[in-house]
Amino acid sequence: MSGLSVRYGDSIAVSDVSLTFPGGAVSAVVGPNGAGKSSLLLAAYGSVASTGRVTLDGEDVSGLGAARRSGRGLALVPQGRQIFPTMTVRENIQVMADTLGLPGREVETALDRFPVLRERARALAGVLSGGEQQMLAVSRALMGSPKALLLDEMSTGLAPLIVAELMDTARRLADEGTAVVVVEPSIGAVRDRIDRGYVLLRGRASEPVGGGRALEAAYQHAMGVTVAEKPGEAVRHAVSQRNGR
Ligand SMILES: Nc1ncnc2c1ncn2[C@@H]1O[C@H](COP(=O)(O)OP(=O)(O)OP(=O)(O)O)[C@@H](O)[C@H]1O
Repeated sequence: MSGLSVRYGDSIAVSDVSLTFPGGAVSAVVGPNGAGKSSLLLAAYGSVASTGRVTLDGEDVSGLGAARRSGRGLALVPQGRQIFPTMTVRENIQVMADTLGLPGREVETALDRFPVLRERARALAGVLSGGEQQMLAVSRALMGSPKALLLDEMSTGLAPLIVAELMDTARRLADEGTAVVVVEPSIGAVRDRIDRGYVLLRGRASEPVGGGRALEAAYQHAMGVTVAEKPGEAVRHAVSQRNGR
């Protein structure tokens, strides 16, 4: 995306942001609540209005709506997952297959992506655990083999083992050439599993940073906690800031 901006009335949520998410890599965008992360992803996906340019695998998709971007190979798992709670796991997947015009075998492939989905194929999606719902949302987003997968706050509220399983899937997809983008308010859960990323603060993005640890340091620096190598000092600094000293 280049020169991407999102406005809501008079307020600017994303300001002239240019980011690249290469195929074959797991990239991250980290930033605190309200930094503009969801707005950025929704703009990339075409479901909120934006200015600037979005290019997917060399094709300018800026003029296309979300459905057509999805047809070109862009997939988004939105914050909150947006599964259909009163439909079964299989029906949630079937709906996506119907929307994309995919054959029935793709439904079976999606159910097999995570063992728990096959086991719970006839359960209502609304009774699944948070982790199972996230797996359903990811599996559904992967139908049609997207070129780029955007995951908005995937790890929120999930146990570390579940996040690890989801990140294993992200890694496998990247190894197959997909551009995977994880967007998180806190880097801890994904730090050791990402290749590169950006810090987003008040709608503005950093330069690209290579590796999870370097991104964590850049994020801490940007947030005013300066000494990533000296956790004791960083904690004292953070506590004194919180106490207003
Ligand atoms: N539909 C909307 N109308 C007006 N303002 C909005 C809308 N959506 C988001 N905003 C504002 O835009 C800014 C960025 O919000 P956004 O949700 O993109 O941030 P975020 O980094 O994803 O935050 P969080 O981690 O809390 O989800 C915030 O100030 C928010 O209040």
